[in-house]
Amino acid sequence: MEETEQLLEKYEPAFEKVPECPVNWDLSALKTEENLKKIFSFIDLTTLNSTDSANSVQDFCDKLVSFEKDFPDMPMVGAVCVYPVFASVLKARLKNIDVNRAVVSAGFPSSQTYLDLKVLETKKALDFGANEIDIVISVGEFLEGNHEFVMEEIKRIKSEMGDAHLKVILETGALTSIENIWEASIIAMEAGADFIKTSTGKISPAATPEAAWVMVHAIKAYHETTGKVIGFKPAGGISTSEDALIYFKLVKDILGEEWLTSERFRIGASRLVNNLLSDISELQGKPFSPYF
Ligand SMILES: O=C[C@H](O)COP(=O)(O)O
Repeated sequence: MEETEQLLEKYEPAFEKVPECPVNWDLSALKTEENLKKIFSFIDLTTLNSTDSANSVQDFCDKLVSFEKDFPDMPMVGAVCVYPVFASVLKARLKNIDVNRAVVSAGFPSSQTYLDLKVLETKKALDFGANEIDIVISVGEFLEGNHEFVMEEIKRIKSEMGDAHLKVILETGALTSIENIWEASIIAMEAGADFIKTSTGKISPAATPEAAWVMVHAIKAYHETTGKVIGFKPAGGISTSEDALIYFKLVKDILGEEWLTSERFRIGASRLVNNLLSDISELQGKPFSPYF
C-alpha cells in the first residue's frame, strides 16, 4: 500500500468520530471589542486582483503603515497577501512595521503548471522578500485519487523554503465531499504545511463553516497523533464580523484558546478590515468612516 493510503487509513477512525457541523451559530456573546481586535490581528489582508500593479500594491502597503499611526490602539494585521511579482514591494514598503509578507505562489490559483516552475516561483518570491507562501494543491490530481502526487509536490516545494511558512490551500469548494476535505487536510499537514487554508477566493463556494469544521477537526487529530501544531486559515468571501466570528468560535471551541493567535489562526480577506473597524468603533461609541 502506498504511503499516503496508509496515512489516510491511520486517520480514518478519527474522521468517523467527527461530529455533525452545527447549522446555527450563537455569536451574540462573542461580539466584543476584545474579540474583534483579535480577529483584526489574524487577518491576512489580501489584494489578488488582475488589476494590481506595483503602484497599487505600494499604496496598499503605505495605507497599512499610516494605519499604525492613525489607530494606535489597534493591533496590526497578521500579514499582507499579494501576487508573487509584488514580493519586493512588500519588503520595501513594510520594512518599518511588524507584519508578515505573504505571497501566493506555485501557479495560484489553479495550480496547473510544472512543478519546477512552482518551485522557481516560490524561491523567487522568497528571494524578493516574502516570508510566507500560500500554494494550492493539485485539485484535479487529488480528485483522481493521485494522493501520492499531491503529497510529493507539497513536500518538494516546502523543501526549498527554509524557515518560511507554508500555507496549503485545499480549495474546499471543489473537493465535493467532507471526506475529501479531511483527506486533503491530512495529506497537506503530513507533507509539511504550517497552515491549511480553505480556499483561493477565486471559485465559489469559498470558505464555509462546514469545510472549516472538518479541517479544524483534522488539525486536532493530527496534533493529538503527532504533537505538531498546524495553523488554520479560512479565506474567501469572509467580509463581516459575523462571518469571521463563526471561524473564531469554531477554532476556539475545537482547538482551544491556545489557537487564538496569529501564529496558528489567520483569516484571508480583502473586505473584512473596514467592517471590523466599523463594528469596533460602534462598540466604542465612536464615529467611523471607511479607512482601507
Ligand atoms: O486568500 C484570500 C482570498 O483570496 C480573499 O478572498 P476575498 O477577496 O473574498 O476576501
